Amino acid sequence: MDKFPFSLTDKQIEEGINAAKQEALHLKANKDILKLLFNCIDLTSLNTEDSSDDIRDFVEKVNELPQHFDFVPQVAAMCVYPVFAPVLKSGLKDANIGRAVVSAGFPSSQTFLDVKKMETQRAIDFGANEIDIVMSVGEFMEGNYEFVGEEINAIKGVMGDAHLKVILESGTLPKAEDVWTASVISMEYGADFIKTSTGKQQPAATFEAAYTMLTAIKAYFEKTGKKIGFKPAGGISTADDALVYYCLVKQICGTDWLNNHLFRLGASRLANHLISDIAELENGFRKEIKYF
Ligand SMILES: O=C[C@H](O)COP(=O)(O)O
Repeated sequence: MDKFPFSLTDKQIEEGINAAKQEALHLKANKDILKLLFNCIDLTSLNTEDSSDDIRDFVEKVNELPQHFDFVPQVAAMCVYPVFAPVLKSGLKDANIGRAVVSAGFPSSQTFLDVKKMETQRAIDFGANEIDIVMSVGEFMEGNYEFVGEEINAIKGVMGDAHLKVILESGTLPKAEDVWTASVISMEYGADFIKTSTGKQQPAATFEAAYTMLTAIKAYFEKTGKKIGFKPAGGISTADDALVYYCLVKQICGTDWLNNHLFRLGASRLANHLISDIAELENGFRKEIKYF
């Protein structure tokens, strides 16, 4: 951790967030930015009651999105439970849409490493090309950083070229310094993205965690030249919130990060709101669209 000393203050975080909120207010009517946000969505369904048929219907909606709403781009990825990896693989017509699955004992991560690896391997074999895992939060809080990192690295080791997103479950971490340390460990041991939350625990994504994680991503880039992506997830349902994350990414990491290779929004409800917002800006009147 010596290479990446934590030096953020609460004041810095608060001021950065306030600046992002101010800027976000001016971007609400910018349909190009709302479209970019839509293109950064990891469209998520992580319900206990999801079935293959549900996910097939969900995939079909994504396939048919351009016919229904030609004014929005495609989402970045779909994100589902691992058992539905084959449904994404066989159903998604656009190969550019990521096939993301949560894995490795999601959402608690409380299982054996060989099970985590096997689950991940199986999901990849069945067509997933993005894997979202939760770091072992309990071990992290005990200070067992090497254990946490090596687990991430071992899972990454079975993934081939697939992208790894490591979820910090930032709402469970008491201090900004913990969020920083978890970010650095995840990046050092193989994360392609760091992600705030599972969406299964409160608080989920927060601007405070985002500020710290993005600052860690920037510090990591300055030291190593590697660009790690950022994914806030959990509880993000409005353009207003998504825009604040967009502004934080821009403010801290810069415009290079403002695309779906380095910025994702994990969300189950945001897409409908953004479609409605963009339609309003296109047509001049408001209609709530519930497509997904
Ligand atoms: O990874 C994505 C989250 O689970 C989505 O959470 P959400 O349902 O609150 O949008």
